Amino acid sequence: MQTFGAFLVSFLAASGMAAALPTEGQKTASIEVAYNKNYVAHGPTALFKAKRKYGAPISDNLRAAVAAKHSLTKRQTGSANTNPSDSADDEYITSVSIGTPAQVLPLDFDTGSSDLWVFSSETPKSSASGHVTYSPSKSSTAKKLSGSTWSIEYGDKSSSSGDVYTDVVTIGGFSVKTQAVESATKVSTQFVQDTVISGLVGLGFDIGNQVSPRPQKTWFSNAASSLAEPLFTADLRHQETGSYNFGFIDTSLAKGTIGYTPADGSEGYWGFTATGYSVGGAKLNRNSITGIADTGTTLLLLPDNIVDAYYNNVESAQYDDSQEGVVFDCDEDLPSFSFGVGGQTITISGDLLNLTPIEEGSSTCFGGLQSSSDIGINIFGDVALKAALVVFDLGNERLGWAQK
Ligand SMILES: Cc1noc(C)c1CN(C)Cc1cc2n(n1)CCN(c1cc(N)ncn1)C2
Repeated sequence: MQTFGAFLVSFLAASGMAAALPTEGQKTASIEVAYNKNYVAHGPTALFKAKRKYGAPISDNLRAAVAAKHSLTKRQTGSANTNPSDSADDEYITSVSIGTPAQVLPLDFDTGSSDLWVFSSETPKSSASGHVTYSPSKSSTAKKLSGSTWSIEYGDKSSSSGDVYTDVVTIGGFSVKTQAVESATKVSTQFVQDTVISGLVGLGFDIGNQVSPRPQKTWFSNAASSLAEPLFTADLRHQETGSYNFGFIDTSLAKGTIGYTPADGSEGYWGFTATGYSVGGAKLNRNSITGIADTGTTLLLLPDNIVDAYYNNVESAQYDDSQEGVVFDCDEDLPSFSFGVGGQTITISGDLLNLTPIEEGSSTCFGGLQSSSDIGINIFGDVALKAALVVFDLGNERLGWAQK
């Protein structure tokens, strides 16, 4: 008959947790038990388990509460198509329903920020011209979050700000009943001119939310505890329809195995470290690259030494001051670029690294790989994400990458 200590040690060893085995005659053992801060507790379930363990009576109400949580909600998932906004795959547009009756807006899903904001009936008419807008006054489920405001500035110095409502927000068939919807009373020129999108859905970590005085949760954070699994995937494609899936992984979207690596959400982004890179199919080197997986950034932005190593293989490549980036002859055959992550190699084909002619009809093209030196952070934006199925796994605080 095992003592409880010996059972505990063998159970933890079997479950892969650290445990110090007691030496002969020693009567104690110490263990490190990891705390999963993403675990979402459910009171009635904890009570149900305790009563069941010690044979206490369980009321019908308690049974119903536990059933409601674990039977109806755990199968929930969502799946939404996403489309490139233009011929350069500058950004990706996904339809989102807000309010009752539903008001459908084209939004940009952004794993590099954490605010859901929209052009609205409160956006100056001159700025909102050409945009689909959200009108809280036309939604029976909209409620003003009184006293709350928001203001955000992005890496490209674009910005927006305003006040806050809560309303039902449905993405890919999955509804969050009380989502903070940040209504824009001010938007910068970049957004005014970009009439194909009416705002953003931030899919970064809650710590990055810009609502004051009380920061709000992202749509995904609100959804996570009711999804079958607390994760979402991004399948962005070049000039074709891709998808954002919530609560499940459709492995058929990928050719390769999904490799996982720890995600660092401390800055609000999905931070990770690639283990090396190579140009043109050569063997990966071991020069690690720490950066973020960012669906809201168009380009792959890496350190100068890597950018130079790549473009040294492109005969006509040169830095163009007016374009603020490397350009080359559009008819050049570009080499591929590969990076290692989670034990897998993700290879971005040369085609994906030719973003677009610098202007309509030009024979000079703009590179999808550019320098991150003036940003201070490396960004695996859409150019890199298009080569992979990417799993944003909040529950396990990790990122999964699989070649497409
Ligand atoms: C982008 C973009 N590229 O070509 C066009 C057109 C656009 C859209 N357009 C100019 C307007 C715009 C500006 C931004 N966005 N959309 C999306 C959010 N932004 C981010 C997100 C983030 N994670 N990191 C940095 N900025 C800045």
